[in-house]
Amino acid sequence: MRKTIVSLNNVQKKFGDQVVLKEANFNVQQGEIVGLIGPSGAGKSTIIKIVLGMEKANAGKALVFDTQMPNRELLNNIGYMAQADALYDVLTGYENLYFFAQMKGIKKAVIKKEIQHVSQVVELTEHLAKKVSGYSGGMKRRLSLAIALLGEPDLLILDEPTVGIDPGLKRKIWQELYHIKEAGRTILVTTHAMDEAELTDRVVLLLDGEIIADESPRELMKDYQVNSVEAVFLKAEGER
Ligand SMILES: Nc1ncnc2c1ncn2[C@@H]1O[C@H](COP(=O)(O)OP(=O)(O)OP(=O)(O)O)[C@@H](O)[C@H]1O
Repeated sequence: MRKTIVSLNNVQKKFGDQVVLKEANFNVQQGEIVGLIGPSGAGKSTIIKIVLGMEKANAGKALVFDTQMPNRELLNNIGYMAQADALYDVLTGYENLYFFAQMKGIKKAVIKKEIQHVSQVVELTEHLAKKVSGYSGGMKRRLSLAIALLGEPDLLILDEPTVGIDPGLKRKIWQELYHIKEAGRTILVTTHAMDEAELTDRVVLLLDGEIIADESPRELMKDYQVNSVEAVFLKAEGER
């Protein structure tokens, strides 16, 4: 049986009086790409932050590798790309990658090779010597993704990784995500791009703080009797 890498059990979250998550339950198994989708404000980032231990649930619990986060040691084995870029503007792209590689405890002997690989995936190799203050928004997203990929973590948590990224490069990034999956590593990704949701193994659809579907894109389309995840999304919203 495959290992459960992420599990959410009856997770509830309120901000003041606002109930953001009513009772969220889902698992991510080893080697899966799971897409967390839902309209803006549905609670996707909140789920991710609870999984990572950056926000505390009001009830229920979230486990990663069977452990409650935050856990410093486990963080080294999780590649997290947040929605807002957290980069050092005064440093170059290369210096940012080097800094985060060191933070993750990647051995000095392999840091250069790792940086080379992740920079190629996001097509930033030629821009590594530039200061990040001179990067465009899309370049910053790509650098953040490259940082998340460093060190071949067993779990990748990517919050809107391809916003502002051109279609050609998007495809290349998805090819890399498939390589990662084939290597038995696991990915939890949030997205607004419905064409991307169709590339995942399983879609967790979040609406008004509730998970209203958790199945493969194909099953989801069959259940809703439509032929795209976008149409599922629109139909589900219309039915509320
Ligand atoms: N720290 C916070 N304090 C108060 N309210 C918050 C906080 N973080 C999130 N919220 C609220 O919780 C709700 C869910 O936010 P969240 O960022 O999880 O949504 P999302 O699905 O990721 O949205 P988007 O797709 O726009 O990123 C929103 O109404 C947001 O305003």
